[in-house]
Amino acid sequence: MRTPIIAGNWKMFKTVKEAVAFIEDVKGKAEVAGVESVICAPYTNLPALTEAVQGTSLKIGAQNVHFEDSGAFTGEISGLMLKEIGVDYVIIGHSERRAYFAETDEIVNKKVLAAFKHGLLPIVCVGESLEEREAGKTKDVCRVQTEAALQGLTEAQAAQVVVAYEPIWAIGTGKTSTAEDAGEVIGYIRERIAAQFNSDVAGKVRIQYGGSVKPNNIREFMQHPDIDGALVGGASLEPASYISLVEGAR
Ligand SMILES: O=C[C@H](O)COP(=O)(O)O
Repeated sequence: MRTPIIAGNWKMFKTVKEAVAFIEDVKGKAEVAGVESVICAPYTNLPALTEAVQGTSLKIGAQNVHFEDSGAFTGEISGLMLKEIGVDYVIIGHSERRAYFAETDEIVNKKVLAAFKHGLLPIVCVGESLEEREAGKTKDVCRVQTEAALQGLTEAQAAQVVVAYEPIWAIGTGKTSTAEDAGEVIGYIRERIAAQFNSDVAGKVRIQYGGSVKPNNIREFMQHPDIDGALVGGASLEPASYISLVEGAR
C-alpha cells in the first residue's frame, strides 16, 4: 500500500514572512492521516519553514539541489546544506529547470544520487512537451527520463523515489490530462521501473500526476489506482486551496 503524497511546488513565490504565515494557516488542516503533505519552497524560506513545521506532520522540500557537496559553484546549494536545515524532499528535474536551466538527464541523475547521499528524498519530474505528445512520443520520453534519473540507485533507494509525471503542456495552463490518460502513462512508468529494478521496487515507488491540479479535480486523479498523489504549482499557494488538495487525497 503506497501512502499518497501531495507536494506543493511554490516555484519562485512567497517571502519568508508569507511562507511562515501559510504554515500557521494550514497547520492541523493540511495534515490528514494517511496522506503525506510536503511544501517545496524557495531556498530562502527553508530554514524558517523547517522550524515552523516542528511538531506537525508537514514536510518541507527544496526545488533543486546541486550534485556536489561543496565547491566553486556560485549561486548553488548542496544536499549537505539542505539536510543540515532539516529539509526532507527535493524536486529534481522539473521541466522548468530542464527548459530554462539546461538540466539534462545526466545532471538529473547526478542530483538524484546526491539527494540520497544526504538522506533527502527526490521527487523526480518527467513528462512530455505538446510537440512530443502529438508525435506519439509520450511514453518514450517518460521511459528515457525515468530510466536515466534512477540509474545507479540501489533497489532500496529506488523504492523510495517519488516520480512526478507532469506533461509540460498541462503545467500552469489550466489544461489537464484526464485521470485515465495520466494513469495510463503512470502505469507505463511503473512497468519500466519494474523492468529496470523489479516489481517489488515498482510497487513501492510513488508516482504523482502534476499539471493544473486543483481542488476541483484532485479526487478524480486520486481515484485512479496508479496515481499516488499530485505535484501542484498554482493551487498550492493559497492555504484553503492547499488544504482541499490534501483532503482530496485522502
Ligand atoms: O510542479 C508543479 C507543476 O509544474 C504544476 O504546476 P501547476 O499546478 O501550476 O500547473
